[in-house]
Amino acid sequence: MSTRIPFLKGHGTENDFVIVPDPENAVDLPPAAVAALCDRRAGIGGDGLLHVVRSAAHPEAKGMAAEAEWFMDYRNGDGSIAEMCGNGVRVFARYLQRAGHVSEGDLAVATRGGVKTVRIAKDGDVTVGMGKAVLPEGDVTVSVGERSWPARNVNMGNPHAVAFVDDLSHAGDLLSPPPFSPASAYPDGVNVEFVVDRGPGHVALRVHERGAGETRSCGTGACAVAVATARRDGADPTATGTPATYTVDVPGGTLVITERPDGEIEMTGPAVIVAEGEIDADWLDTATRA
Ligand SMILES: N[C@H](CCC[C@H](N)C(=O)O)C(=O)O
Repeated sequence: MSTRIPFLKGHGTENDFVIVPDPENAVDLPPAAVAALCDRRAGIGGDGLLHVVRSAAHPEAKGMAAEAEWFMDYRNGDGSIAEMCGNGVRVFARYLQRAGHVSEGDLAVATRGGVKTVRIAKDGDVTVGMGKAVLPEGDVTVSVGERSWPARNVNMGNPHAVAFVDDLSHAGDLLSPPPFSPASAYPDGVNVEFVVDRGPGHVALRVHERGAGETRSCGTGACAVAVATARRDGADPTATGTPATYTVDVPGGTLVITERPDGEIEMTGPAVIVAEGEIDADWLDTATRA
């Protein structure tokens, strides 16, 4: 009988992930294997994959092992690697709680974007300390069809271009990455968010994610949108000394983002484990070589 590899399926505001628990980093997951697992027809299906590894067992996380026992080895659904995934960290924490590795309360998670603090609340929501945004200088333009918009360049460990639009339908079908200029702005690609206002401290977005396409939610994207909106509204907490909180409606639900005067950003939202099962290792080997 073929070797079986355990997996779970989970989501945060319908940004969904294949979760592969692998404490000793023994499962080989090259990009083709990740893409096969995330394939929504021939595989399990997911916007991305959360490889759950002890930090001490992964060369990219060894240096964080003293601070965070677990490393979120995040991969996009196309197999590419991204520095950070905000919805993913919440689902990762929910898995650790379900597996009995952590209980309610605070924990630290190692990521390629550094160690993130996570708080699992009794009411089920999960809050992540997302760190500080970096806002590189330089004008960026995003286009869809005949329309173009100036976009705010925000880095949350991963790159984002935030465009404020009159109607979310103006983002079009988002079946391909929206063109941006200058091309040099994002040499490794970018996540593009389109934003409309819903009221004071309340916005809604659609997103085309690098390495995944249009998703129902993007945690780092919601943070980038909150940061860009605060600057647009003259409510930059690092200038006003007053925290700025935005409710961000995403197609898959709602996230609440607070940026503090010191620039630290917290994101709160749900995290759900949907199912668990086993991957057939022979299938994965064949799919990886296809
Ligand atoms: N596609 C993103 C990574 C996942 C981000 C998103 N799923 C989130 O919740 O932050 C990138 O390549 O930077």
